[in-house]
Amino acid sequence: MGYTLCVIGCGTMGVAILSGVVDTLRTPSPFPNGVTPSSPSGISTPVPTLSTVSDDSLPSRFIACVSREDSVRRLKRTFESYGPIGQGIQFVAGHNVDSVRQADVIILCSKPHQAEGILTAHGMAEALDGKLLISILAGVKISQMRDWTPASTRLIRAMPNTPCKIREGMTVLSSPDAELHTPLSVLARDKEICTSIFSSIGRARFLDEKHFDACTALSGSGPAFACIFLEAMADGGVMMGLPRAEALELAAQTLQGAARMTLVSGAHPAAIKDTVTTPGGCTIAGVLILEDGRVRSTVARAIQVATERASELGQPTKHASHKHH
Ligand SMILES: NC(=O)C1=CN([C@@H]2O[C@H](COP(=O)(O)OP(=O)(O)OC[C@H]3O[C@@H](n4cnc5c(N)ncnc54)[C@H](OP(=O)(O)O)[C@@H]3O)[C@@H](O)[C@H]2O)C=CC1
Ligand SMILES: O=C(O)[C@@H]1CCC=N1
Repeated sequence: MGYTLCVIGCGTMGVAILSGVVDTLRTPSPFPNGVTPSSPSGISTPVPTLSTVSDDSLPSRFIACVSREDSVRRLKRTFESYGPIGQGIQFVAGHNVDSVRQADVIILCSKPHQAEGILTAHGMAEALDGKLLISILAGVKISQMRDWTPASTRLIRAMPNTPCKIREGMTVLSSPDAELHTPLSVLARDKEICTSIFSSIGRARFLDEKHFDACTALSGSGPAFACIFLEAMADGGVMMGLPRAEALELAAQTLQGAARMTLVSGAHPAAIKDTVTTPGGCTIAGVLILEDGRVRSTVARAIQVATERASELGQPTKHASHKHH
């Protein structure tokens, strides 16, 4: 049972996805932190559980491709602690075509500007024939991927984030509107495979591709934005004399708790804020300072600007000056 998954480009995100999926296969609890989600009013899609997907929707064999032998050695060390499944991953450098040939499903996790070269390499079209290719590249559209792949290759675009590594990821998925040559049952199966992979390592939902740049900024880049807030809260605690480690623990658990109140019980953030702000108390004093600092528009504008930047990634003309970043 199962199929072979090939990850092309096993850096930060390739590792996050692979380690999350391998961890799922080792410990198949869909809720590793013991939280069982309900169906909150404000959030329309409940987390799909593993019991809702068939056993063969998750891979049973893994190949991971990188460009340098050094990375192969580093990855082998990283996955050494992941038990027999992690130790069974085939790590290879410089053999993308051979690896894709052996795979059924491919996840492309290279840098956006590397995609065209990888997908149009000699022999790749034949290796990709009839397979499912999932791209997580920021800014690269399905129509571009279509130009670089044979018509028989089924394409799905994904935008995951780094918390996939601890199975707390958020992944947005999009499939092309219509694929004339592909039977509906095959497209449905492809969606099931994607849902299985990404819901096993967090939440996953399908959205129209037109939203992808905004999703890239909000949930793709979001862990970085959230961590700046997290660090700043801890700094405040340190300023007031708390030891650094405890300040970080308090800040992280508080952010997680507040986020989960929205996600798990459907509480609106404004309602949560209102219940905390005792009239005349200390919370409202702090809230007013945040408002004086225009924290809301600053955060929202960060998402706006990151969205605009995401739309430039993987686009040859606009991206040229950043090509080697
Ligand atoms: N970082 C994030 O939080 C997120 C990133 N993304 C997207 O994921 C993609 C990867 O980002 P990230 O993981 O941060 O990048 P990394 O630089 O960490 O990883 C890129 C990987 O690609 C490998 N690679 C480079 N060239 C080739 C090649 N020709 N063939 C095979 N492998 C190759 C590199 O190998 P080597 O190690 O040998 O150099 C490296 O392992 C990007 O497109 C980004 O837009 C999406 C969501 C979130
Ligand atoms: O910063 C980036 O371009 C990538 C995409 C989303 C998160 N990291």
